[in-house]
Amino acid sequence: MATQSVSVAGNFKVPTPHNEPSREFRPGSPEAADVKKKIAEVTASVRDLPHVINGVRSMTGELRNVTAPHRHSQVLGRIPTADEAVVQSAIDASLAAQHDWSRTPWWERAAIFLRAGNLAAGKYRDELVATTMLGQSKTFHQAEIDAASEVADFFRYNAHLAQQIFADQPESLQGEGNSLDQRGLEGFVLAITPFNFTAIASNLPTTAALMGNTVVWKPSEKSALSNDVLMRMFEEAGLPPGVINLVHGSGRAISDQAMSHPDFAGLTFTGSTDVFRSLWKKAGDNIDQYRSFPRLVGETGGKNAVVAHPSADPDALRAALVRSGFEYSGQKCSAASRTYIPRSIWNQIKDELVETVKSLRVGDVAEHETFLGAVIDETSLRKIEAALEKAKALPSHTLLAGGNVHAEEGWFVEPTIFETTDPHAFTMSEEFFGPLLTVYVYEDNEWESVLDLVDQTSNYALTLSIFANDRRAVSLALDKLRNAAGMTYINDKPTGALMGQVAFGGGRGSGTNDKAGSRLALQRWLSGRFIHENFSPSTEWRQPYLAQ
Ligand SMILES: NC(=O)c1ccc[n+]([C@@H]2O[C@H](COP(=O)([O-])OP(=O)(O)OC[C@H]3O[C@@H](n4cnc5c(N)ncnc54)[C@H](O)[C@@H]3O)[C@@H](O)[C@H]2O)c1
Ligand SMILES: N[C@@H](CCC=O)C(=O)O
Repeated sequence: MATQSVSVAGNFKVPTPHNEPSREFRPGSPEAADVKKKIAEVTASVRDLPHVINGVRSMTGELRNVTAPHRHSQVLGRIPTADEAVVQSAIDASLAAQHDWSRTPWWERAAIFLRAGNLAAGKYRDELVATTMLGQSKTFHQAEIDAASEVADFFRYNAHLAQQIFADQPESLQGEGNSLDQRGLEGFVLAITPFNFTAIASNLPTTAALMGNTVVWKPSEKSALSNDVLMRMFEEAGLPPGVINLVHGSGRAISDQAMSHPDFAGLTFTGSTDVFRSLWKKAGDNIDQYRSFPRLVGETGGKNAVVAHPSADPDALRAALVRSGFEYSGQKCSAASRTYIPRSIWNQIKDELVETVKSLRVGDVAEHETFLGAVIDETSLRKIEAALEKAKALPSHTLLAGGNVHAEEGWFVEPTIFETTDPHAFTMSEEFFGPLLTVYVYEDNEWESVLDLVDQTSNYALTLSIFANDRRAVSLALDKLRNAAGMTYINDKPTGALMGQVAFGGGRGSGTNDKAGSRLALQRWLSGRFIHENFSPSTEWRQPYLAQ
């Protein structure tokens, strides 16, 4: 019989969280020197990035190289490819750990993740930043806001939110006791994470675990270097073996096996819309086999619009377009990739916007002048290249900046701007996940109809920016674009969601909108049981009006 965890300590009050400040990384700063030193240390060897199942590391399966996107000849590590036996052992380990973990008091689970938050902000900070720069081609700043600040934020805010959820108890009348037992799901949760944010890779498996679930975690092979650091950090924080089991390999094969298991209890996925659709279908196909109806949570793609009104501040608009369109080479799901600008404003900003974008330095992320690193791999580069060539050939498109790729040393794509006269062109509706921004210029008196265009051109509904100083224009846009985005920014760029301020998630083709970093996201991993106790049970069986 499994032993039950016992908490001898009392419940504690989780500290009020604050966003972890990001370091600036000015040239010559101590933090830049520390991270450069860590980069040198990481690149001095080829790391083994193993499966971690029930706390045991293994390199079982065919090995594949992990390389730096901005220097693809540089091998950083090797990952194994799980076969059926490896996946089965990860499922078995999750199921075996479930009894004790689900009975571990929530504050003890939270204490582990609060400790992980401090490790991310302290001991592991430089290694997380360095491996995210190397493996995912992020600049100092982009790596810091993701792998240090946001990783720490997720742990601290999630623990705080969990406390609120577990404090929520029903009313009890005199003589009765009612309570809500917030259980983890019965079975295991499959977490499939994307390459582009170390923070998302950290958040998905640990959110489910914090709420009492055990997890099979399949990270992206493209972020394996930093994700290996996360796994070591979870363990050092005190996560028991078997609670999160990391398996490398084919997402299709791992999900085929995990999602046909009777104890598959839920999927937490972030990645592209097509992959999530295929996973949803897989769950549907297997529905008769499951013990319970699984929870399916997916945050997916975006085609994020910046729409400006004639009253907008041109300088603020230009800055927002440069940052949200081209930081991290447009590989944030929230990146701006289509913009609608009135002719009067376009005439003011066009030249400077184009010159600024042409001047953005593309290259090695460890050089301070670099604004964009490489895109993640050759598949991504070729997909973007095909889109660039297709757009160049369209009479409706004028190339204003960039337009080329360079694959000799790294997977580099020039930051690119097209101007189009066709608001329905593929460049205004499809996600490319690269540094490609398309501008549609409208006449100043067409604000209302341009809002309809923004709403109807793409099936995604993730982030959106409205630039306007005229309040009635803002109100109209908020109303007409109510379902066009899960996060709407006014006079700000559409990237940069922060825990505690803007929780992240979109609707329509952008996902189930369960808002990572909110109570909603945590609650998806709970299954409630109400318990009612009568302290003085009645001995009368007759209807009240007949009873004496
Ligand atoms: N909405 C959000 O919060 C959010 C956040 C980050 C990224 N994204 C989206 O993620 C995408 C970019 O990330 P990506 O390239 O890692 O996405 P992806 O869909 O290619 O991969 C995501 C994960 O799914 C796995 N995978 C790939 N094919 C699979 C299959 N057939 N079956 C099961 N698993 C499979 C991958 O190995 C990876 O672990 C973009 O579309 C972006 O918009 C969305
Ligand atoms: N947290 C990110 C988006 C995550 C998706 O890639 C942002 O808002 O910039």
